[in-house]
Amino acid sequence: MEKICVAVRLRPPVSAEDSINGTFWKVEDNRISLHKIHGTPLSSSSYAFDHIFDESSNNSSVYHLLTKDIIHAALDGFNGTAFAYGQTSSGKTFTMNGSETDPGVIPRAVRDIFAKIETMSDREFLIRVSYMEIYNEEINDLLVVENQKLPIHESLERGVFVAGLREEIVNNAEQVLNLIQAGEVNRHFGETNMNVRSSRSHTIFRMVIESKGKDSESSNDCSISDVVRVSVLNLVDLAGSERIAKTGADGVRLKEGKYINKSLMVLGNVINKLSDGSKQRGHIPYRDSKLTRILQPALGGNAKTSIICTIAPEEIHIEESRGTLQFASRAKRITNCVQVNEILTDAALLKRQQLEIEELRKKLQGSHAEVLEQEILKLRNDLLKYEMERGKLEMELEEERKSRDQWIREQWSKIENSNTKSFSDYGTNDSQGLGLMRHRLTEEYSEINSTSQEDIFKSPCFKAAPSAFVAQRSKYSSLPDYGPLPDAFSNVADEDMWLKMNNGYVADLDSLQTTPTRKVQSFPPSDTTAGCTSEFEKYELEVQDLRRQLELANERINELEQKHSEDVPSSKQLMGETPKRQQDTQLIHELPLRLSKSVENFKDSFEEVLSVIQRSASGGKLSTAKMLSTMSEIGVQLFTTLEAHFAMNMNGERCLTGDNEQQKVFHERMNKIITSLELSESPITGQERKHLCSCSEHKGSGLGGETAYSKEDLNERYESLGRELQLLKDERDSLLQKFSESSEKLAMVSSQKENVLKYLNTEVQRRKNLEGEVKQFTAAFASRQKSFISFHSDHKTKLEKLRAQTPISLPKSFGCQD
Ligand SMILES: Nc1ncnc2c1ncn2[C@@H]1O[C@H](COP(=O)(O)OP(=O)(O)OP(=O)(O)O)[C@@H](O)[C@H]1O
Repeated sequence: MEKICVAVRLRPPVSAEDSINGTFWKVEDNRISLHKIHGTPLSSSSYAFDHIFDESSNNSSVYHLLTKDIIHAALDGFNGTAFAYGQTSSGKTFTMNGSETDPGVIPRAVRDIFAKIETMSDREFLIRVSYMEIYNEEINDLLVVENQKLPIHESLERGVFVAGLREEIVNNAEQVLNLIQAGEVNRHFGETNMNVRSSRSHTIFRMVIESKGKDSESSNDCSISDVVRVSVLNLVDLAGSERIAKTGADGVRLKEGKYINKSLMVLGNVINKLSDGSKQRGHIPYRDSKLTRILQPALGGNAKTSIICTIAPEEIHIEESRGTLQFASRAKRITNCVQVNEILTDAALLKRQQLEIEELRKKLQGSHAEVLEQEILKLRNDLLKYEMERGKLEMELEEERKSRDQWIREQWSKIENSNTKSFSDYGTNDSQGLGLMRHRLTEEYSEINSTSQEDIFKSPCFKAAPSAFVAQRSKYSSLPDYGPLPDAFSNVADEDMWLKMNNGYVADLDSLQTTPTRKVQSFPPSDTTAGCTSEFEKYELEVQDLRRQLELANERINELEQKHSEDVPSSKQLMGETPKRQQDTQLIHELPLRLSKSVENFKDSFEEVLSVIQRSASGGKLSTAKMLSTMSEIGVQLFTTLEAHFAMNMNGERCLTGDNEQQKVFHERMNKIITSLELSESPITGQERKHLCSCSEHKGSGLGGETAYSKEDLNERYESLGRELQLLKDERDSLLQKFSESSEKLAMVSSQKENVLKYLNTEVQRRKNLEGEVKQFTAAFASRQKSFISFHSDHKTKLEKLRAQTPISLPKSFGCQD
C-alpha cells in the first residue's frame, strides 16, 4: 500500500501590481498557509503536503522532487500517473509542458526515460506512446485527427483502455517530443478572461513500457526472458476548474466550462470517497466520467501516483485556491495498491514453482527438516493437483467448445427454418439477408461468449494476485458500462457545485438519472467456431469485396458520365460555332480573289474611258481642262467605288448583288463620261471653261501656259495616284496579315475540336469498357452467390444428416429448448 504523493505549486503573480502587493500565501518547508496581508496566519487555512513549490520554483525542481521516482519506477514495471490539478490559469500546463527555457514534467520525463534505458543494459525495452484529450466528455486522439469520439473498453487482459487510440512505437526522446508537438496542434485551446491560452480539454499523454531481461546463457533456472514487465505511465494535464462569472465564458466556452467543471466534480467525488477509508468507502463512482474511468488505476488502484495542485496567488482567487488545497488534502489520504506488472508464460510459472521447491529442499538441511519436507510434499501435491486441474479444465473447455459448435449449428438451422427457409426474408436481396443472418448469429454467439469469457481468459499468464486491481474491479462488472452518467448534470455542474465539492460536498451521483445500460463489447469469436464461421466469413468477405468493386465501378461510371455531361455544352458550343468559322475562313480565302476581280473589272472600265480620252485628246477634240476634269471625276468615282467595295468585303458582307450593283453604277457613270466626251468633240463650253478657270485659280497657277499647268497638274495627280496605290497596297498587306491570323485561329479551333472529339471518343470507349467490367463483376457476383447458396445447402444437408444420425441434447445453459 502506498499513499498518493501530493504537492502544491504557487504560481508567480501575473501583474506587476500583484507582485508589489505581495502574496497572501506563505510557504514554509512543506506547509502553505493563508495570511492576512502583511499579517498573521489565518487559522484553519494552513495545509501541509509532501512538497510545496513557491513562486520561485522551476519545473526542474518539480520534476526531480515529485515525478522522477514515478518515472523510474515505471521502467521497473510499476504503473505511474502524474497529473496537474487546479483552477484555470494557475499554471498546470506550464508545469506539465513547460516553456522552451524551462521544459515541464512531460518533456523531462521523456528524456529521462530514454537516458535511463541507456543505462539498463540487462533489459530490452519496447515503448509505445499515445496522446489523447477528453473534450466535452468525448475522447479524441491527438496523434490522429480522424480518431474522434473513441469508446472506452475494459478487458481482463488490458484493463480499462481506449479503443482505436493510435499507439506509436518509439525509440528515442526526440521522436516522442515530435509526436507530442504534433499532438499539441490538435489540442483544444481557447481564450478566456483569465487565460489567453486556456486548455479546454483534459489531455493524457501515455507511455506503455514493456521490458524483459536479456537471456543469460548459463542459467538453468526460470529464464528472466520468460517474464515480461508491462507498465503504463500517464502524464495528465487537466483542464482548469473555472467560475463562469470570472472567465466571462459564453457560447462554446460556456459549454466547455460546464463539461470541465462536471468532470472535475466527478474526480473530486472519487477522491472524496477514496479518502473516506476502505470501510466507509462504498461505491466509487469511477464510471461517472471518462476522466475518472481512464485514471481509475491511478486513483486507489495499481499505480504510483503524484498530484501537483497549482494555485494562483492573487487575492481574487483565494476561494478557489482554498478549494484546490482541500482537494489536495483529501487526495493525500488515498492509498494505492502498487505492484510490479509481470506477465509470465506457462513455462515460466512452472519453472518458478520448481525453483521454490529447490530452495525449500536446500533449507531441509537446516533444523526444520521435517516441517520443510512436509512443505515440499505439499507443494508437490499442489503442483500435481494444478496439473490435473489444468487437464480437467482443458477437457471441460474442449467439451464446451464442442457443445457450443453444436449450438451454433442448431441456431443457424433454427434461424433458417423460422425465416420461411429462405434468405430473401432477411432483406430485399440475398446478400443482405445473409448479412442480417450472420449479424443475428454473431450477436447470439457474443451473448454466450460474454457469459463464459471470464473462464476462457482466466489464464495463468497473469501473475495471480488476490488483491490485484483487476480482481477488485470485477465486482463492478454487473454495473452498467456507463452507469449513472450525469447527462442532465451539465446544468448543475456550475461553479457553485464545483466549490461545494471542493469544500467536501459529495454530489449524490447515484440519484441522478441513469443512461440505459450499454451492451458489453464481446470478444471476437474464438477459433471454436472456425469450422463453419470461417468458411462463411470467407464467402461473405468475397461477396463484400465484389460488392465493393461493383460500387467502385459504378462510382467511376457516374464520374465519367458527369464529366461527359459537363463537356457536352462546351463541345456543342464549339460545334455550333464551327460552320460560322468555316464561313469566315472561306470568306477570308475568297477575299483577295474577289477584290482582285473587282479591281480587274474596274480596270477594264477605266481603260475603256482612258482610251476614249486618249482618242479625243489625240484628235485635239478635247481640251486639257476637260480632260483633267474628266480624269479627276473618273479618279474620284473609281476610288469611291473601290473604297465602298473594300469596306463591304472587309465587313464580311458577302453580297454579290452589292458587288454587281456597285460595278453597274460605276459602269453607268463611265458610260456617261464617255458619252459626254464623245459629245464634247465641239469646243469647250463656256461653263467648262469657267470651271477649268476656277480650278486653275484655285491651284494658283493662273490661266496662262496651258501646257505647263497640265504637266504640273498631271505630275501632282500622278503622285497622288501613286500614294493612293501605296495605301491600297498597305491595305492589301494588312488584309493578308489578318487573313493569315484568322487562318491560324481557325486551325487552332479545328485542332481543339478534334481533341474534344478524340476525348469524347475515348470517354465513350472507356465507358463501354467499364460497362463490360460491371457486367463481368455482376456475373462473378452472381456466380459467387450461387456457389455460396450451394455451399450453404450442402452444409444444411450435412447438418440434417448429422442430426438424423446423432440426436444431441444440449445443456440448458445454452438456451436450447428441445
Ligand atoms: N510557475 C510559473 N512561472 C512562470 N509563469 C507561469 C508559471 N505558472 C504559470 N505561468 C504562466 O501563467 C499563465 C497561465 O498558465 P497556464 O496556462 O499553465 O495555466 P493553466 O492552469 O494550464 O490554465 P488553464 O486551465 O486555463 O489551461 C501562462 O502564461 C503561464 O506561462
